[in-house]
Amino acid sequence: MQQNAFSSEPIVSLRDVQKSFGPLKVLDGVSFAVDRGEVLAIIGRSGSGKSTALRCIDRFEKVDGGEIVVCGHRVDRPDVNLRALRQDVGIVFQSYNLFPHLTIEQNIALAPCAVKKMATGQAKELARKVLAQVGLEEKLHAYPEQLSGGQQQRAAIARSLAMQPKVMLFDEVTSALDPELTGEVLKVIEQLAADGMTMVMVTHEMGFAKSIADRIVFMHRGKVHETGPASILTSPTTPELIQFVGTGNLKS
Ligand SMILES: Nc1ncnc2c1ncn2[C@@H]1O[C@H](COP(=O)(O)OP(=O)(O)OP(=O)(O)O)[C@@H](O)[C@H]1O
Repeated sequence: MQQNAFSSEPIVSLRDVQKSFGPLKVLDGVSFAVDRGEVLAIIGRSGSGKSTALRCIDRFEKVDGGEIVVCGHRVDRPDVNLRALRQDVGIVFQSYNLFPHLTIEQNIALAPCAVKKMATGQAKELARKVLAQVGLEEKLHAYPEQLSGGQQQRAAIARSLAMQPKVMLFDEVTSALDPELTGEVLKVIEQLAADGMTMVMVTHEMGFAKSIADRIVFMHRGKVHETGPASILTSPTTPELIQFVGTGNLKS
């Protein structure tokens, strides 16, 4: 298990976070926390602010108000050390964003060499290790276009893991995949959870959220509307969550 100076503090904490895009209030007092080794799933209707909340954690979006602390970094402050923050936080998006002209090994070794100044040999060794973790060791020298969508997404996860993050963020990572490729990516995330990785995921895969998440945050119109253990998906209490899980979102 990884150590840091804030081991008794949550790894991620949002307090009363506010965010607007022009006149549109997208986050209206969002608060939640994620402890070390915890898996938190953010669910909710399209447009409820899930991705924005996730993007604020890694400061892809600046907040208008409230407090965000991630691995000890005050993300809401203008003087946050972005380089240090991004070393602690791995983020994987729906689109894989692998460089098409680089092999999978080169894609993975790039950031450890450029950001962490790791020696090439060591970075290659690391690439092999993280690819083995996602079951793709044999694709080391392949180019992204030679991989299926599911394999590319697993390579993108491996690339994040190579930076040895303290927390991983997943933003609807299976949404662009055909159903038959979704399972292989979810399996990798499941294994990471079993290995104790702290994770925050925005997902539409309700069955998966139910099986893997320690806690669920249900967002509705920019607010955390209901939160609790995964069991809230089987016994929701608010009409909004009842309606949400009752509209075919809950697969199992
Ligand atoms: N950069 C932006 N500029 C303007 N509006 C934005 C921007 N990003 C998001 N929004 C708007 O903010 C609202 C919340 O978007 P967000 O992507 O956080 O929702 P979401 O719950 O993740 O939705 P989905 O499940 O469809 O991805 C939406 O109305 C969206 O159009």
